[in-house]
Amino acid sequence: MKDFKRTLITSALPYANGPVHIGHLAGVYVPADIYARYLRMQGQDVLFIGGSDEHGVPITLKAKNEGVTPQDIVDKYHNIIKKAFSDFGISFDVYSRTTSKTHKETASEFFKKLYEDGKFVEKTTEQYYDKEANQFLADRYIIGTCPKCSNEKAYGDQCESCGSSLNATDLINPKSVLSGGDLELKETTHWYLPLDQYEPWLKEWILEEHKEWKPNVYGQCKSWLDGGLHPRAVTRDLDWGVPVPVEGADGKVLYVWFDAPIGYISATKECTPDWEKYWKDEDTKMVHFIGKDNIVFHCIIFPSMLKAEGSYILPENVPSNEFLNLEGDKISTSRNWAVWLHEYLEDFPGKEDVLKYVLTANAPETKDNDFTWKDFQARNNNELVAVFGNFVNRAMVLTQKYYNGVVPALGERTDFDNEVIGLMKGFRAKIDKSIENYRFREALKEAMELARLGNKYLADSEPWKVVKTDEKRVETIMNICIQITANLTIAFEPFMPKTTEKLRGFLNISPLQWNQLGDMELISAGHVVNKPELLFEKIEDVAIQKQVDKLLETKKANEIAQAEISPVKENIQFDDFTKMDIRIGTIVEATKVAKTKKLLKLTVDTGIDTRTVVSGIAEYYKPEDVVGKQVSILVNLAPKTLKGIESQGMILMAENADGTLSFVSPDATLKNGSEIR
Ligand SMILES: Nc1ncnc2c1ncn2[C@@H]1O[C@H](COP(=O)(O)OP(=O)(O)OP(=O)(O)O)[C@@H](O)[C@H]1O
Ligand SMILES: [Zn+2]
Repeated sequence: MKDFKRTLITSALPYANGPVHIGHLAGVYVPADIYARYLRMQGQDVLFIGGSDEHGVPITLKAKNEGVTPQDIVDKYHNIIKKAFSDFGISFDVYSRTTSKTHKETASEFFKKLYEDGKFVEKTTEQYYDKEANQFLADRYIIGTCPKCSNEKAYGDQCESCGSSLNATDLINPKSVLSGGDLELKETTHWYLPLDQYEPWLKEWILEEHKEWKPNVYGQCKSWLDGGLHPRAVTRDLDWGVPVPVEGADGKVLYVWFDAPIGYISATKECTPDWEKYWKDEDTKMVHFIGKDNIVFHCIIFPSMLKAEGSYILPENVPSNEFLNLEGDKISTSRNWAVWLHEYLEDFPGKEDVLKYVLTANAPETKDNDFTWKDFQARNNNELVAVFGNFVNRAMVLTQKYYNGVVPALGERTDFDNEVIGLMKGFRAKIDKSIENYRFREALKEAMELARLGNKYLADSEPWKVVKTDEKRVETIMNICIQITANLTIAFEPFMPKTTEKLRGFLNISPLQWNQLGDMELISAGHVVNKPELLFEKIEDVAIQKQVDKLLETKKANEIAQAEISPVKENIQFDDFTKMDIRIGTIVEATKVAKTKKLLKLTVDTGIDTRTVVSGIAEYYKPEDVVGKQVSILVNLAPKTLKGIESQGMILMAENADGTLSFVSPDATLKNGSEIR
């Protein structure tokens, strides 16, 4: 393996049309952060780049729907996203945005260079135009049926159902998202990156020279390359984006996927005047952290852009993750099916590291994975509290109890001590190997094994028993426990930096270096440690139930929003309607009908009489809640006996899409017997 002098870590630019959720963290930002922290702890030269992606059609559409400007939208979400990352301790060296001045200049210059070097193909083609909205329909401005999988909601640039990349003119039954009106085809000129010309080179570079890339990444690249590449338009007829810096290109901007990855370069420029060292020196190792929907852009399109430009290095690796789902369903911003980071922090303040731990332990590294609240609770209670926290707490408390916090000396060691010390020395190589191969779950599992070993050492050595007979022996046991605890501050630092900071506070030590991991003389005898608090706390069932209930509510709201409205019934005459005698009445008494789930026996004052009605509403209304309520009642319905009770009429109920029932009541109190007509 090549020895690099420095590492440039980029993480996908989150799209600024919504806040960030657990899928973002698990897929991209937590692994990138672990990698950055791990390298920094070794004293390596690292830059970790992030920023918001603020161009593109979804943002203009959202702005239009909300009656604000695109700039308003991106300002709002950029700040929410930036804060969430900072709260979660994602240690970017810079977190920028693609509406920055530096970015506009950088993207513009990049395009110009390719344009002047003749790297683009200029083509005039017919594209869909919305006469009513007076604009061309690019990307998400147009939807239609996917020619490959028949999904009726495919976009002009992509089908989210089958993952195909499309041209708007490929869509069957295309419709404008803006007006729904007629479309016409109109000529327009754009610039294309001729990816087909890069195909032989890409095949060599990826398929031959980067066989070590993760199978999911390599496999996706291979399937794109096997399918054959085509020229791809890198400009659009839109007014939100980086203007195309070519004469006569008024009203045209760079395609968002052309400008977004250049955002990594602009952000680096904002971070250091030495930016070229990170982007143009072969001794720099560039690594892109992304989720699987971004693979083609980072492995095929952006490298082709960099290659065309000529002076940039290419990524050494693109460790893309697959997707994290939530309780069995795809995470979705538009359906509000997500655990939002800012909301998590409201409900679990101070527990950033718990979430990061769970998301890493369960990361979608090789396949899509599911986040469930039960698993979150179990990992917190059974792993963080019962193993890591328990060991640290016992080690710290016993050191206080026996020695007032003064670390005792290491005396004569038993075979068991030597065995444990030997195992401790072995951890670093294993964790190194996992992290260097982007296997962060495995690395975290190893770190946890270290805590398990501590727990086992303490449980098997039983200092609380030995102390009665052999005080010297206990000094050695406790010294070893303190050394293991100090090692935990190193092993967990890349994964749970807030926790390790707290732990260093207990131990009263400064941050240690990665290469000290395995050292069993980190803390000298005589050093005074502090009184500990609890490192983790148990998460109770009620807290989990609250989250599950919140998701159930979202699910219900989505079902209602998506429910189909039943079609209108056949026409009737007014006479048909007047046959029904519907009155306002007041419920004066209500009791549950014995041995039934659904039925209430109601006594209703109809103004005409007081009568009994049996109504199937018991699942939605309690008897005591309906007494006194004015309702609509059909009074001339032929009586019917239900469960031995004669029901004289019917209370009108409206049924919501989720099946819940609601009375049809007047909005002012009326005289009982008033007619509905
Ligand atoms: N559920 C998820 N699991 C793993 N990675 C994800 C998930 N959601 C988003 N990502 C990754 O996070 C990065 C930033 O995502 P981005 O903001 O572009 O969202 P997106 O994928 O377009 O989602 P959305 O449709 O919600 O906007 C991308 O690399 C994306 O692949
Ligand atoms: Zn499709």
